Amino acid sequence: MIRGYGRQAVQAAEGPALSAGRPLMRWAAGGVAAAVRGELDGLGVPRSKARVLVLVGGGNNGGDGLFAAGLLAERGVVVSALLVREQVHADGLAFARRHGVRILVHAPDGAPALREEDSAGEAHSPIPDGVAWVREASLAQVWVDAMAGIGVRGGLRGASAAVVGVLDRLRQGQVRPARRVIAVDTPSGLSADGGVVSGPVLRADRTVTMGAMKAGLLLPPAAGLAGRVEVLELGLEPEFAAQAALVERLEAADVARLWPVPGPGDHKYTRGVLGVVAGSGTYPGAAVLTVGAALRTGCGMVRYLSKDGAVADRVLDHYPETVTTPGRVQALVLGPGLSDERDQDRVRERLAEVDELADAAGTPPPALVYDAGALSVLPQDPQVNRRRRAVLTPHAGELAELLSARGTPVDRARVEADPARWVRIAVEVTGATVLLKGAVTLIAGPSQAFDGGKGIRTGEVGLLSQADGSPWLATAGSGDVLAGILGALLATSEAPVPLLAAMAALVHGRAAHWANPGGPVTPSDFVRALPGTLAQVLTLR
Ligand SMILES: NC(=O)C1=CN([C@@H]2O[C@H](COP(=O)(O)OP(=O)(O)OC[C@H]3O[C@@H](n4cnc5c(N)ncnc54)[C@H](OP(=O)(O)O)[C@@H]3O)[C@@H](O)[C@H]2O)[C@H](O)CC1
Ligand SMILES: [K+]
Repeated sequence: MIRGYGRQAVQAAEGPALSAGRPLMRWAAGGVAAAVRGELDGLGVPRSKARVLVLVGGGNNGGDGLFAAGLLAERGVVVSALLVREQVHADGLAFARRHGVRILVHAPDGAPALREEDSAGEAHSPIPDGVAWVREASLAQVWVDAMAGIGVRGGLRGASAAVVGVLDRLRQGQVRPARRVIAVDTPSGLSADGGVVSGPVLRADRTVTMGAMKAGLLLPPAAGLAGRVEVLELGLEPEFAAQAALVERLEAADVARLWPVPGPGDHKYTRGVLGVVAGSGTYPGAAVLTVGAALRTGCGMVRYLSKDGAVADRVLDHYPETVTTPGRVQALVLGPGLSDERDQDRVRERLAEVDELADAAGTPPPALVYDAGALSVLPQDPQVNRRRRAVLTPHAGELAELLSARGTPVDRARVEADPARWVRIAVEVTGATVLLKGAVTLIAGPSQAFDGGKGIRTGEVGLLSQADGSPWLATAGSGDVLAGILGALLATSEAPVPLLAAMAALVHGRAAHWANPGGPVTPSDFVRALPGTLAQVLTLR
């Protein structure tokens, strides 16, 4: 389980250690220097030819960068430090100078013109705009972004923003076999508290974040600018454990421990029965994908309940184990491949039938997955949806449509600019758990502390972020598969719905990856890959 923390929690966790004199900054700098050396090695750059540019801000983030610069210079790397503030971390600057780091001082008027310091630290007259530092940037194989970390306020502005603009142009313009950008703690300009991007950001290939994961690095769209994120342990785990996280991310080992694995006493009914109302004359394949995904995720039985004989035949051709007679279900998937008014009436009819059966048997109404065409038949009353375990699986456009239809006007672009905000609003408006599909899938739900045993404490936050897929997953039918996986889990497990939704998202992404690592994949491929993927995940129990 990865927990993402905001600025306040980080400062609260770091405070006592800093007061106790623990050299956190030195440790942080050591981690950054090691990451830079790793990138140089990865690029095959010999020490003798290695050049690094460190962008240094006026706070402790810049301090991390300056100490890292000194550590690299000590090991023979040619390091320049571009100070984007007149005042920088004094000890860090002294350390960097002492180890031969070349200091480039930013002109006070904020333009990217610079003054070059001589060895005595005396600043020369301003050198022509864009010469020394841009030349150094063009020669360096690694740029280290230490302009701002969790102390940033709002979007990057002033000299830092100007430097990002120049580097972006340099990056685009210059054909260079390889250059890597390493962000210190966070890419400068990103907030630790959220995923909104409100100014220029130097996209990183790798982020070394200190002490614990920052929430902003788990939340889109910011998460897309951080590259590969690694947490540099600073020995603060107990301090962070006492802090409230803003977002959580399940890992495969968590899914393994939470997965409803059948026991010797189980039979098809105790393993959970899932009903599927999906597929139509227009999109019969959606039914096949959803049923197939549910069967291969491993529930006790799948009832295909759409009374469309032709589609039912197609499903049975692929999955003869599908049951097509009505009967009680513990969960129901509504909507994949349904698109028009007639379909929506059929959803309402099927839903009424399964509720009646549950009522007659005195059992709770089935949990519900509302996908695609069924989103518009979600009951208006949030209390109704809150009472039954309901989860919606929209993409950003469907979420915008759903909220606008319920009196909260918003468009797709605004949802995509701050998805964490809008997925939470959707939970308030609908009363259901909401899984918002995207490159990073967000799940928000009624926060409900859950102890899954085996050390899994989750749910208090009410927001989960899963990034297990790849762009290859963005293909027609992918959502049908996810709905099937999620439905099977809801039919089989009593764990909180947000957790099951995050588990489904993780398995969905991993199955797509394992179906064809790094290459194109069809939803049918990843349906086939589900059993193997699950078996592989379950080895982590
Ligand atoms: N405390 C420690 O020993 C450790 C801290 N870690 C590192 O420190 C940072 C947090 O450092 P902090 O000094 O609180 O703030 P930052 O350095 O992150 O940011 C302040 C600088 O950023 C500039 N700033 C702020 N907002 C903007 C903006 N919108 N645009 C441009 N620049 C901005 C600010 O400039 P001002 O002019 O506003 O003063 C400062 O220059 C943390 O992230 C870690 O990297 C260690 O990792 C652990 C030990
Ligand atoms: K930074």
